[in-house]
Amino acid sequence: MPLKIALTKGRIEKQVIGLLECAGIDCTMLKNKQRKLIINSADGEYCFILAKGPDVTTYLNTGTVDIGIVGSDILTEHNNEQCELLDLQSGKCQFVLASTADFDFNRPGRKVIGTKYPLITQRYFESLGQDVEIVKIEGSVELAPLIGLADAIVDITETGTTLRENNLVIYDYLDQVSTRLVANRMSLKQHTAAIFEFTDSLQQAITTKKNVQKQMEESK
Ligand SMILES: Nc1ncnc2c1ncn2[C@@H]1O[C@H](COP(=O)(O)OP(=O)(O)OP(=O)(O)O)[C@@H](O)[C@H]1O
Ligand SMILES: O=P(O)(O)OC[C@H]1O[C@H](OP(=O)(O)OP(=O)(O)O)[C@H](O)[C@@H]1O
Repeated sequence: MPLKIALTKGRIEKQVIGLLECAGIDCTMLKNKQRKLIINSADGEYCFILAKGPDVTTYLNTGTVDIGIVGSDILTEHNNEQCELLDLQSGKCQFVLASTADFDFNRPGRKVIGTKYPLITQRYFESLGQDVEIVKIEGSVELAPLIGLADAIVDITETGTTLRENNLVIYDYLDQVSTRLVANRMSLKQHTAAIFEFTDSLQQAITTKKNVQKQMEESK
């Protein structure tokens, strides 16, 4: 039986394929998947299931898959109950509080915050002792303060381009985010050797990539 791996499709999938190849896993079928959502590796050892991040946590919690590859933003927002094995050191970005340059955070009154991450936002403002109204948004979160839906946003940023191009500024930095490898607790007991073999090969690939990057920087 192959190990069932739920892989977050989109940005994470693209970055992780490079790492899987570096770990010696043939990803030809994954790269040529077109609209297929379930893909077996050429050696038959792994079955990749392409899903949205929040659904990866659902598959993990229900034991539908053995392993999940998903952003730490999603794991935190969905209260991960499973076993985090490895930080894949990719998909790096950071949560920020942002708004228009003229916004006065000290003004009295209850603020409205737009976000894809209501739980993380609630915890952040609770830690500041502030009561805010949170509006859940599904994407293009940067629109919220621009069109009058919210006073500010809590969202992730990587390069800062989206904020900059929409004239938004950062008021605070929250948690850092990266892609994580997570195992279902029961699967970890049943398939310990296979899961640790997979984890070790990815750890080695991360180290190799880091060394290559370091050598390239030194030779500049
Ligand atoms: N700008 C970014 N830079 C780096 N990593 C990011 C960035 N945005 C998101 N991520 C990471 O990638 C994960 C998946 O994001 P991605 O944008 O591919 O999917 P999504 O948020 O479901 O958006 P879409 O609906 O456009 O597919 C996020 O959960 C986060 O961990
Ligand atoms: O700092 P940057 O490099 O510009 O990246 C930040 C953007 O990336 C994410 O959006 P995504 O591309 O996932 O699109 P979305 O708005 O549909 O969520 C995030 O929500 C920001 O909008």
